[in-house]
Amino acid sequence: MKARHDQHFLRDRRAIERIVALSEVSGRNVLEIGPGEGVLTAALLQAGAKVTAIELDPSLVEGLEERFAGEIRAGTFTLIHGDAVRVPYPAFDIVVANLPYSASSPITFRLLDAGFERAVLMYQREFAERMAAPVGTPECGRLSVMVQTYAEVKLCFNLPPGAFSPPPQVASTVVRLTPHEPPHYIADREVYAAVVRELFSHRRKTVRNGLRGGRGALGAENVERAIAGLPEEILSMRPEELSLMVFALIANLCTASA
Ligand SMILES: C[S@@+](CC[C@H](N)C(=O)[O-])C[C@H]1O[C@@H](n2cnc3c(N)ncnc32)[C@H](O)[C@@H]1O
Repeated sequence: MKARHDQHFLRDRRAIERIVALSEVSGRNVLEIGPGEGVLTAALLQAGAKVTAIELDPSLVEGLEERFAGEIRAGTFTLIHGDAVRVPYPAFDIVVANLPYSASSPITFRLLDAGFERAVLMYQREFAERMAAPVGTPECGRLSVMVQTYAEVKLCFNLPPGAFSPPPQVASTVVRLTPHEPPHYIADREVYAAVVRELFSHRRKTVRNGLRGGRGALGAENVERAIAGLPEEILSMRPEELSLMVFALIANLCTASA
């Protein structure tokens, strides 16, 4: 049975230590998403982080307020009761989370928008592998392209279901994301995101047909200008065959004043 709110609590002490070591949090502002019973929170505070956490479940919020009453008073821990897909994020340097797997995708996109110095995040293993799939291969998708445009993705280590209580039905992977500047000039990041989204929402279609299918979101005039500016070789490719450079080229052609 699927756990309510993806509640699988990490029980593997060694994994908690490894996550904290990878995060390098001493003296930094850390955002934690889904603190649950606070096992990772306690380790982050112990390592000298100032933590703000967002938790959805009111009964867990109550437990956290009791467990960390001293840290809340001291100002080293702030708890936000809310949905990490919707609430505004506080200012933070580093994000660390054992994520609710059903919300991994929207939370990852929001974190990329918010910007961070480093992210150490636990995902369902298949999701992490998709994120790291080389762009230009059949395994890549919108997630791989968007994450790899803005960050270096490192798969750090895997954990079996038995590392959690109750155990999830899937294996997990801890990923470290280190932001970098996009490798190719992007005139407008919103247009870039829209082009990647539109092309992958029709992933069996060629670039020509995918762009035409995305006229509503991208603007018919922008689409026709891009199609006129692209060589046939690119127009007849599918999104999974494109490089980051070609995604940037298409997006820049779709950008009205680029
Ligand atoms: C996989 S558990 C991790 C709990 C804890 N960090 C740990 O490692 O033991 C995911 C946590 O995220 C919380 N959660 C689920 N959906 C959420 C959302 N949309 N926003 C914030 N927290 C959420 C759950 O209540 C749960 O505490």
